[in-house]
Amino acid sequence: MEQDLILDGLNEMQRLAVTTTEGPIRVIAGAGSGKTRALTNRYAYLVEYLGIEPSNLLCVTFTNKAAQEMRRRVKKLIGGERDTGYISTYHGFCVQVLREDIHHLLYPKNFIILDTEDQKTILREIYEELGLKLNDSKFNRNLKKIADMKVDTGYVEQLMNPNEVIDPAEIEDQDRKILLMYLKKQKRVFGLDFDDLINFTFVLFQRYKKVLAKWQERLHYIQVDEFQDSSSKQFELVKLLSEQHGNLFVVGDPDQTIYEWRGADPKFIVNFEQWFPDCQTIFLNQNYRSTPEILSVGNSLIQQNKLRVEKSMFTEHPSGVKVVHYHGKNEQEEAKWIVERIQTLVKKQGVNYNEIALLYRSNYLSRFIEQELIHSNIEYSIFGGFKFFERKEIKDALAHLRLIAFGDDLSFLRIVNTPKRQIGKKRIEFLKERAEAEGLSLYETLQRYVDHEIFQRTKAREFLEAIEAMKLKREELSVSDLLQDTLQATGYEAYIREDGDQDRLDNLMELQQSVVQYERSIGEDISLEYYLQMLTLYTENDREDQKDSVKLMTIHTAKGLEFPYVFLVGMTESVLPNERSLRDRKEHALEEERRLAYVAVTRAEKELYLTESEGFTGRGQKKYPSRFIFEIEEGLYQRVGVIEEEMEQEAREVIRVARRIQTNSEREAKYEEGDRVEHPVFQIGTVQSVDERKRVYHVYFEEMGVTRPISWNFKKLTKVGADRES
Ligand SMILES: Nc1ncnc2c1ncn2[C@@H]1O[C@H](COP(=O)(O)OP(=O)(O)OP(=O)(O)O)[C@@H](O)[C@H]1O
Repeated sequence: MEQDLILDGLNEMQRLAVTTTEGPIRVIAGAGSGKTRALTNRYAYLVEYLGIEPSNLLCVTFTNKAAQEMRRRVKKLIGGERDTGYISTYHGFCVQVLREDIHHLLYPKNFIILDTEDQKTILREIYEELGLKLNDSKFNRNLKKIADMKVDTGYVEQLMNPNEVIDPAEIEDQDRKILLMYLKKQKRVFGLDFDDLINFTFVLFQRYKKVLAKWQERLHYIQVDEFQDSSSKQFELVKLLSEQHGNLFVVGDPDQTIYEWRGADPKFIVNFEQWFPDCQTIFLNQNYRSTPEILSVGNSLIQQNKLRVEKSMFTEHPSGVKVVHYHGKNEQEEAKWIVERIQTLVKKQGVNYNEIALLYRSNYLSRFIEQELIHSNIEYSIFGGFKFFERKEIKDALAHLRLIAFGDDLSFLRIVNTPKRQIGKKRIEFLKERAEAEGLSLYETLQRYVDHEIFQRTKAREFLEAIEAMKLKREELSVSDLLQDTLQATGYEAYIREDGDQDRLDNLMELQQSVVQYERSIGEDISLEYYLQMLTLYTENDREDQKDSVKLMTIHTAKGLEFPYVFLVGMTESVLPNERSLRDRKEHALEEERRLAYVAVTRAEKELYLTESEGFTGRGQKKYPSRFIFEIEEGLYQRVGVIEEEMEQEAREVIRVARRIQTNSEREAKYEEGDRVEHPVFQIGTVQSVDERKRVYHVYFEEMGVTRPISWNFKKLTKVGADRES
């Protein structure tokens, strides 16, 4: 019999998922259970077995990359010439809707899409116009506020109004003023940011029922991948679109929800039947990816989560090798061990470099490994980010040191106006002309002409003074101290701090830490020139885009991917789980961090290594093994390296204290909507809503006439009349 590409090779449950086409269907699919295969084959099934046109099928994926991959696989099954237009992300789909119908909202069809960098550019302009210093309110915080204010779609009506947005000049409240100025500016360029794409689509559908009916009519079948990471708006959107034909098929794994921090809500998959009482549920429990050893480690870890749907994954794969936990005495040891292990895999087991992936919680963690990989001549590629020494803030920071050591023009140009010192194009031209004529470097030229009128009202003198002061100090300071002092003296560190981008600040700290470590490893003071030369060699050695290279990426980037050999590195308490997330979002965050660890573990097919080491973090805290390591059932992994008794005790104590602090914070809301409460400063108010995710009450305070978010943990918020009641 002829082979059936679509149905052969599926297991029973996958086949059920593929061939159940009508009505609402939920598939709860564990890691590595062939979700992607089920989705692609179902799409092909609808086209080939039911004769549905791809133009009547919407298939929503989580990333553009996933959409591309799905398209590729679908084309393999249904033939390359077929159109697969509506395989896209939520945002991508909204763009398609808007390109066709946005004119109803009085916007041109060739509107532009604003990415985060564009948003920041708009904000910068606003800051300048308002005469605000960047540190008055930080960028990211502002972007977040703008996003928060856009939760409600009311502003879209304002944007559509030809009489323009309300005049920001009339507004007192600064945040609101910034928002309105932002709206005005984006309207001027007909720009839509990511939040707008979905909001405009909603408003379009709400106001123009005919347009909605057209799209509902068009989309006979809707499939959604990674449904556990859908936000409420995204859920509403597919729900709305499926109202006409009722064929909504969603696939997800609640244990892999890793985007709660940006609005994902697993309740839509967990409680799907609440919205679709007649839905069918299919479980995919068989894991095709990993060895039983790796799967057991994953299961053991994720079982610690309380907020989950119990499902036990199994595999028919033959037994493999035990999972390894490596504990090193310091970061270099950890990096060395990983690299040695990689070399053994390649040389003794015939593994290719590109079968190996190194995963970590945050971007900056790649640095210590990168250095060792370069040192050992192992090619590597970083996915979804820059290589450490290629990041802007790192290049800027090092340019300071280069300028001190060599006074070269390149370094000078890189930093002379960062942070802003009013030394823009015109003044640089001036310097270049003089430098050329007088045979000087740009730095020397600036020294010579700093009193010229063209440099009045600039910060040229302060800049020169800072660099000169550092030149004087360079003999007596170590390179690490020199770096630190320089970044402070020139204001570069403050500039990064004020920009509010925590990743960049973390990277700077990581750089400082890496110099300290380098000095320690050499065991003597090194000269500035020596250090810079060492770095140049490192980076020159470093070639891009090698096919057979080890892959480095964050866990978030690794989602949905699989690799034969996985190293989950930097498994240190406060890194994974990430301390900052825990502080902000408490218990919810801990479970999300655990899910992240679970996602990482379940990427591995054949061998899995969990590594961490002692020492200090970039913030100067002592490092301990992650609590997640202690949570994995003993016996499921083998330990290499020794955790001293004392270290283990301390680690357990640190974890215990962290846990206590966490559980002391409020787990449940004390008040509900309508409760009358009293605040020591804002006085009497009424709870208007309870935000479970952010763990705040929105309270309307009568005297002030405003609504403020008040934390669940705030002990001084009391119920009005509580004394009398008790
Ligand atoms: N019926 C099957 N028979 C053999 N191999 C399968 C089958 N279904 C899936 N696989 C293989 O199992 C692996 C995991 O599949 P897939 O990537 O679709 O899983 P997933 O559910 O999307 O995983 P995750 O959610 O962890 O990212 C793939 O290598 C896939 O080819």
